[in-house]
Amino acid sequence: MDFFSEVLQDPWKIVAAFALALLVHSLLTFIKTPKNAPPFYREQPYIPWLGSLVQFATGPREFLQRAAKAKGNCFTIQLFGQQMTFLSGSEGHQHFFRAKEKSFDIREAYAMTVITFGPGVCYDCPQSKMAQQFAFFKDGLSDARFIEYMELVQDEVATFFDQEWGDEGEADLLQSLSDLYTLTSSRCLLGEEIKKRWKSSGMAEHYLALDHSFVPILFFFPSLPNPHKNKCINARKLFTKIFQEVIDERKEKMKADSDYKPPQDFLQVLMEAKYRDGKSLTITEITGILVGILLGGQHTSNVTGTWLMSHLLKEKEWLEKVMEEQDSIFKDKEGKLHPATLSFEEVQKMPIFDQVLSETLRLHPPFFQLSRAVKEASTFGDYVIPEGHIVNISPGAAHRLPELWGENAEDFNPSHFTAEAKKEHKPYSWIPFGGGMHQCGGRKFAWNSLKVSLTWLLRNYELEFVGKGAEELPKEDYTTMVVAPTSSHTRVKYRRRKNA
Ligand code: HEM
Repeated sequence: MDFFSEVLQDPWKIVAAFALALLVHSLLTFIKTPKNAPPFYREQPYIPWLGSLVQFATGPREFLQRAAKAKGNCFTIQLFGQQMTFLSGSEGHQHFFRAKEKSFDIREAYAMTVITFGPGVCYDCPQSKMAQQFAFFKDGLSDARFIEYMELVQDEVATFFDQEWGDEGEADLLQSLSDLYTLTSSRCLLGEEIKKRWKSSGMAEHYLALDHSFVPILFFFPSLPNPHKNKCINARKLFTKIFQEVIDERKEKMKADSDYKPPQDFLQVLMEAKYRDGKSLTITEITGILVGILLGGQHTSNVTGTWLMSHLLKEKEWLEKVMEEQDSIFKDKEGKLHPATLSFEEVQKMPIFDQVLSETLRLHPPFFQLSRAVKEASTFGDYVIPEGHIVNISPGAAHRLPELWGENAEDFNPSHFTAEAKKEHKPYSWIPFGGGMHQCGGRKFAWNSLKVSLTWLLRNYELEFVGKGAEELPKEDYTTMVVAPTSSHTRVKYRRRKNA
């Protein structure tokens, strides 16, 4: 009988083998940790190898804030045997965002995304190819492009609420916004032809498989089998087939009719894009990138919209200010609200709404934590962050630090973002969209579409939250890909405004 068969026959031997493995792991970690490594933070109960999992899983923000209070702006915790170093505060964030890719590697930290986006896309590319792919976003998601998208977004918003909500009723706001932003993104980014086929071709159903494929444990063990892998492969096969059909149709039309102007959507941007060596993107790359932006934009936007409404409808002082601003911009001479399409310039004239949106993203940044794999030891102040650590920053925890946001950092106060107040912000203190070379490529698209859709909703409907806990603000749900408001707190009752 070999050693392993013998061990498996006796439960005590299994326990002993496990204890031995933990001891070896702890010893190796101790030996590998240099003297000037960041201070280690732990609380009881501390479970070997799992480390601070209990505290982190049950209240990550509070846990990181306690750690920062005890150890300062650079400390290490352990999760699943992995040393996780957190940097916080203005200097900590600067160090994180300004590091070179060869020191702090985003690709290894987000290796799990290959299941969803497919091979050879975004984080599954050599560094220079990844940078070129992300540069395509800059063109496709810029303000200049959004001017083209304005009419499409507003048309989708009005049609969606007419068809799905009607004049009065009840709905789950989080779900409604999620459905809405899939429609606006698919119309502007994937194009009209895809949007038409979205449900009938089965894309909508397969999209759900891609959406469910982010399993948090795979962040630590990207090589573990992902139960959604086959569904994702099938979904991408279908998406690839349909994107190819649409691309061929557009090319045919261009050949047949020299006056034909293809739609100016993100699909077209990718069809025309070229790498530095002159090569076009493959259909697999186009598919993966489009899936990536659809997923990247949808949940981040719907949770932001729901948090914003939760604050406004419960803290009426700011709702009144927002409505006054809307009235001053959009009411016509008869006192009726401007009903039709707004221009891009009009949407830029909403300083109060901008403040409310910025404050919502301060208190509820959708991505709780951003991570990189340390490939080269990196000196921060008196410490050296060793190779092999995962280095992180947490917008979710940092945005409530009194040192950055004052003693009342926990309160909803959009005055944090008046033009005057912004001058006092420390560098990299407001980081819902990240920073540095990987700053969110879709931030302008997200900002504009949130403004267009949420102000439209406020101008056209009276809303109130209903159900158990309707009076309170939702709690944070950390089990989803982005930090969502707890679904028990997202039901609203609505009635169309008389003057709308
Ligand atoms: C409120 C909405 C959004 C928030 C808060 C948000 C936040 C973020 C953050 C924090 C990152 C950086 C991740 C890191 O450094 O590890 C990021 C990256 C990115 N986001 Fe967003 N995002 C939003 C909406 C969108 C939308 C609508 C799109 C596309 C239509 C998008 C596309 C991207 C892309 C392409 C990247 C990767 C950039 C890179 O790595 O170079 N995002 N986003």
